[in-house]
Amino acid sequence: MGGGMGFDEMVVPATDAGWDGLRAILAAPGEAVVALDFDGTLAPIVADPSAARAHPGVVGALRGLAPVVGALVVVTGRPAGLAAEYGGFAGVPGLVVLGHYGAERWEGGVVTAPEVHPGVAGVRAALPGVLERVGAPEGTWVEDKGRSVAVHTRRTGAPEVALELLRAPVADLAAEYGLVVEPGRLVLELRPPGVDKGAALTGFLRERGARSVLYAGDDLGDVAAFAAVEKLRGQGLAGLLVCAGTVGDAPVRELADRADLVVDGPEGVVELLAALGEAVRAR
Ligand SMILES: O=P(O)(O)OC[C@H]1O[C@H](O[C@H]2O[C@H](CO)[C@@H](O)[C@H](O)[C@H]2O)[C@H](O)[C@@H](O)[C@@H]1O
Repeated sequence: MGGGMGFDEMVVPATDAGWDGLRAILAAPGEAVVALDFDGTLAPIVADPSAARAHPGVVGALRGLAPVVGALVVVTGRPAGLAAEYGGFAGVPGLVVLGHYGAERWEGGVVTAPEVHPGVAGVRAALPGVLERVGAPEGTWVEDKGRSVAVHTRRTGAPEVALELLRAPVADLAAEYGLVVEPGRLVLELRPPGVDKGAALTGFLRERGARSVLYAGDDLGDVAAFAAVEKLRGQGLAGLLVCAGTVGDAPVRELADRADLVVDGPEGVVELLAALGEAVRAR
């Protein structure tokens, strides 16, 4: 994408369903929802999760879309308020963040959330001992997310090997405390069951009475949202599924295979969103 191309050359879905989704969004943008993952989709992947920030073009592109589409929503595994802060989303009128895979909602600067699952405290206390017992390599890092706990291996010497070493003991620990494991890009998150990005997205689309959706994601957590859009297509909703593949850190194969459009990471997502805004305004 990019390089001064026109919208019609830039945005070419690989599937009929994707074309249906794109045409529906362009024909009735006021009934469309643009739904976006955060890390890897709007924010480049970095070694330190607390250093992740939205690509500098994100807020401008979203501000261009906000007045012309039905709704903008970010669906993320991050705490909702943190994603809003790292994304600069307070500067985008009407944008909603569904955080913790849909357990939290940020809207107009206010976060709403249920009680923290009691198992999180147990996992938080037990995890250091488990990591020591199984010989987690140097660089293994625990992100305390408040209502979940994530074990990252990106900063170890052999991140994929470390992830495999930790997969079973982390799963056992999660089960012991009534949590589930959410795997992602070099991360295993222990989180409460009962929500996922598919349920979160479906609920939001219903709430807004959407007739079409563009969903963009890059990670395993986004597979549930892709599956939800595929299911809703069978019920009359039009959908365009976008995989934000990245150079040097492979996109999730399953997501790329199911996508109608693959773009080049957050840079490609920004180009897509900016071009979509221009195309809608030009019609
Ligand atoms: O649903 P998302 O918005 O994609 O969030 C998923 C997880 O993203 C973060 O981890 C990932 O990004 C980090 C920063 O680039 C990177 O260092 C890490 O390897 C990735 O897995 C975040 O830290 C997690 O809490 C999110 O659940």
